Amino acid sequence: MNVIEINNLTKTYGKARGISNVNFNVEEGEIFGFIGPNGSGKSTTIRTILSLIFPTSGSAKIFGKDCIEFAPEIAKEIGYLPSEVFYYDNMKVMDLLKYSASFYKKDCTKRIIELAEIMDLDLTKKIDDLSLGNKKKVGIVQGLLHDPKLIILDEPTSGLDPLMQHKFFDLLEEENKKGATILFSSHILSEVQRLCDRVAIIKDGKIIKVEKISTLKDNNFKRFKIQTTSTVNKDFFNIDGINDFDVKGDICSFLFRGNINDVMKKIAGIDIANLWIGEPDLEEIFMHYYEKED
Ligand SMILES: Nc1ncnc2c1ncn2[C@@H]1O[C@H](COP(=O)(O)OP(=O)(O)OP(=O)(O)O)[C@@H](O)[C@H]1O
Repeated sequence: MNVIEINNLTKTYGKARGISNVNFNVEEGEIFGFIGPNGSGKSTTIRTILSLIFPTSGSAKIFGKDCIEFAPEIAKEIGYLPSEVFYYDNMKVMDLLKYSASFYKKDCTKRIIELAEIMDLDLTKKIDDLSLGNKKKVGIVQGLLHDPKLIILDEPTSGLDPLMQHKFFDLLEEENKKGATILFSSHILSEVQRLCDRVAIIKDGKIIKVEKISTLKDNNFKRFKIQTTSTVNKDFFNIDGINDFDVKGDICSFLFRGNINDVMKKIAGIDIANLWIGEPDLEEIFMHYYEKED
């Protein structure tokens, strides 16, 4: 079953581009990554499916229901962490969270305390006195306190230190194991790579790829770094599939996708001092291939 279904969703801001004909589905139980550079349209897509803004055309369904018509009903089952969080600064953390919990018809106090403990958040502090990272933690607890069926996170890790990011990812994996579906938007591929099953890549307001993370990684991409005893130029490696060719001193490096034997035969024809062949991370794959396949 699809928890999120997005059909030709378009949003323009006056004449400015927002998103154009966005289509993708998120299946029940998935951790789905939504990746793209700044300004590509992630927040616009998320805000539109949450009915915080209205689409110019197209539609979206959440839990099989139209996201505008059933917005209040749907909202009860969603935990949303916006990319920027704003609060009434004068409130204490616990008071704010209890206020948020009052929108749901269940007692969330126990869960608030549990989540605050996991995220190392002091519930007695005033919001005003919190650092940016601690304000983000308030947003995380706020988004998860009612055990939502669908968790939508818009750039959730900005402001969190690496240890907290780790705890937060563990927490998300736990929620997912309990049955929650997660839509995770980010411009950082490595965190999507760590957490997600599938990913939609958005660029300039358009979806350019929806793919399993495992397929993206298994696509036979290799990063070559070769130390040579004499200078090698790009023309020497005149093979299809070479990208991002670079020579610095006696080291040449490139990304390659294709039959690895083609490169090895070329390398056999030169005198080398050292050779490294590694797996590029998704960031590199995305930068040098998918952006160009647009
Ligand atoms: N309220 C608005 N008025 C006019 N243009 C807007 C508005 N909000 C977003 N845009 C434009 O829509 C496009 C998509 O922006 P959006 O914020 O959705 O991108 P994003 O992928 O979430 O980026 P970021 O990671 O920087 O938040 C951008 O060109 C942006 O300038």
